[in-house]
Amino acid sequence: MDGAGRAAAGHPGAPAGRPAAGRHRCPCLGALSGHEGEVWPVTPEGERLLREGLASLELDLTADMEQAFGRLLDLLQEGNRRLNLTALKSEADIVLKHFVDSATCLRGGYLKGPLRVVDLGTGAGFPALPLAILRPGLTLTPVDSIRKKIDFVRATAQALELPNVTPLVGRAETLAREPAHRARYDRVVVRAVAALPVLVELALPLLRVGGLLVAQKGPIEADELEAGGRAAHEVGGRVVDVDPFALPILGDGRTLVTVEKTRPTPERYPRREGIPAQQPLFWDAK
Ligand SMILES: C[S@@+](CC[C@H](N)C(=O)[O-])C[C@H]1O[C@@H](n2cnc3c(N)ncnc32)[C@H](O)[C@@H]1O
Repeated sequence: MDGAGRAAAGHPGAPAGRPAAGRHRCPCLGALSGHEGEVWPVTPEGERLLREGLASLELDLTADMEQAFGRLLDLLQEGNRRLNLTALKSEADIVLKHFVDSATCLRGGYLKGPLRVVDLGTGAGFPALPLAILRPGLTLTPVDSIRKKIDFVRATAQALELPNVTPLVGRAETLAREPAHRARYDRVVVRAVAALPVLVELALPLLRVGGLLVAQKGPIEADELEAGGRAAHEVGGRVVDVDPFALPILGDGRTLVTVEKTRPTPERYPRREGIPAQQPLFWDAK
């Protein structure tokens, strides 16, 4: 959408004639973020990729969402310069491989409704921050063991005025032993953290019975899936969906693996910090 189109869509501070590319001032965003004179960082090409990528997931991009993604892009690029948060630096990479890729965990409809969701190993906030923008009804707890990443996610959620995001520093193995977190969540989402047998040991203890782990993976080999299924059974669950698909626009292979928690996790799981990844259940770590 160009500037005029955005104004027609109800974006109150939109400039009528938008530059073909590059940064420009957005009074609306300045008011929203509390940063008067802040810039709107998405180029028309970035906006097109975001809109088309989300559309292929049957998601509409509202003016508010577009602003929030623009601000997120800006904060991520700025945070990257200071903190080296993510390997992806260009606008197109961030839009497609962070924003749209994060949105793919909405496939299958497992994240509908007012659910309590942990994002395990969120890093710089993925998929949690895009989910918080796209699904304001979710209550999101992004978790990571690295404090500087969680500090960034917290500051970013505040700048974007996302009240549904409560980041937490910690290791999943330890949080899952605390009464405030064990068996307390409806969903765990996870992207790019570990092999499936590791993920189920870390995630299922956090879920209530009936809750779901939604794991974003690349193409998954049969042996990892088989070990993941056995590990899921061991910690109180079963694989209920394996959904291979292509990342919108780029076509990279992805798989969304969904695991249901069917009974309480035995007390001995998760094992102590580091052990699930060092000695994965039913799986030779490679
Ligand atoms: C490769 S990054 C992926 C970050 C993000 N999910 C993404 O897709 O961009 C993996 C993250 O998981 C975190 N992590 C790994 N094991 C963890 C654990 N047991 N508990 C909490 N965080 C963990 C790491 O600190 C790291 O930030």
